[in-house]
Amino acid sequence: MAAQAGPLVDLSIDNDGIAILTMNRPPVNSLNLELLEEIGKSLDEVAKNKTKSMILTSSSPSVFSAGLDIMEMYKPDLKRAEIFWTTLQDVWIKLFGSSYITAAAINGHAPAGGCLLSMSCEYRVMVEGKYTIGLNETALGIVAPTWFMDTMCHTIPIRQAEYALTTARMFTVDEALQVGLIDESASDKADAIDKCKKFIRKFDKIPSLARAVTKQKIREGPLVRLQKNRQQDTAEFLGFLKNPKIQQSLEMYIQSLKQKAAK
Ligand SMILES: CCCC/C=C/CC(=O)SCCNC(=O)CCNC(=O)[C@H](O)C(C)(C)COP(=O)(O)OP(=O)(O)OC[C@H]1O[C@@H](n2cnc3c(N)ncnc32)[C@H](O)[C@@H]1OP(=O)(O)O
Repeated sequence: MAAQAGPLVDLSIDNDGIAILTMNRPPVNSLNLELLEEIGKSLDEVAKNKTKSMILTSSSPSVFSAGLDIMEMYKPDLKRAEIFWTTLQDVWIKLFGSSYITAAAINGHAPAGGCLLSMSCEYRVMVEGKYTIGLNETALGIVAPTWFMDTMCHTIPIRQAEYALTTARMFTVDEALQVGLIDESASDKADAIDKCKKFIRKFDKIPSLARAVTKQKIREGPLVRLQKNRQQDTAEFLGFLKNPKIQQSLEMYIQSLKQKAAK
């Protein structure tokens, strides 16, 4: 993968006071430890500045995020892998449990961890095109953690979530719209951001404390479940990584990605 030039995320505040958090790890915004740390810091920044809302997007022309960086899981240094996983848990807790309004302008593919980040927001607008979104972990021979599943069950009906998770279903934009995995489609990134802003403006007349507490209460179940089981969740992740069959599946998947990229 190409070396990183420039910051891994850009955090700007627009004239309406809305924070725009742009992931910037070419070529595909795969979530490695460093990118996750920067996303986490930006989420802290948004919370600290009491910004009323945030839009999550990507600087790539065709990929929102390719999900977890597979190289963090393939034959890893286990100490780093542990820090990687707890940082991912932190990012999810901060984003899913945030009190400010969140929306995702999904300007490209959003598999696995990319889908998770967008589902952790309150509203999703995806750019039309040959892009797909979903939790495809089973196709890699791995099992999505419970909190990934909880986040999907919080977004689409549980029957649809079970079917999508077990079959590693990647939804087209139209299919995602139909099942409610995204809320709107958009013609391009600017349109997606405009539509996210329109969603955010719906709260102009809603008292912000009542909105925030309602959001946090409705999201409490999945959050408490992870918070109570963080150590066990991390131990399970490290256990997966130590399993030779999982490592073999990851190796085959990496090969298939490399072959596809070389074509
Ligand atoms: C064990 C407990 C559970 C753990 C949970 C895991 C959740 C996850 O997030 S696992 C990651 C799942 N992600 C994927 O399956 C996505 C794989 N990537 C793709 O499908 C495609 O790359 C794309 C649709 C996102 C974009 O396609 P595009 O044609 O634009 O780019 P490519 O030519 O495929 O890729 C360019 C370059 O990037 C490398 N790469 C792609 N995805 C990843 C990734 N997730 N991690 C690391 N590297 C990735 C790809 O190999 C290419 O690299 P080279 O240029 O070096 O060949």
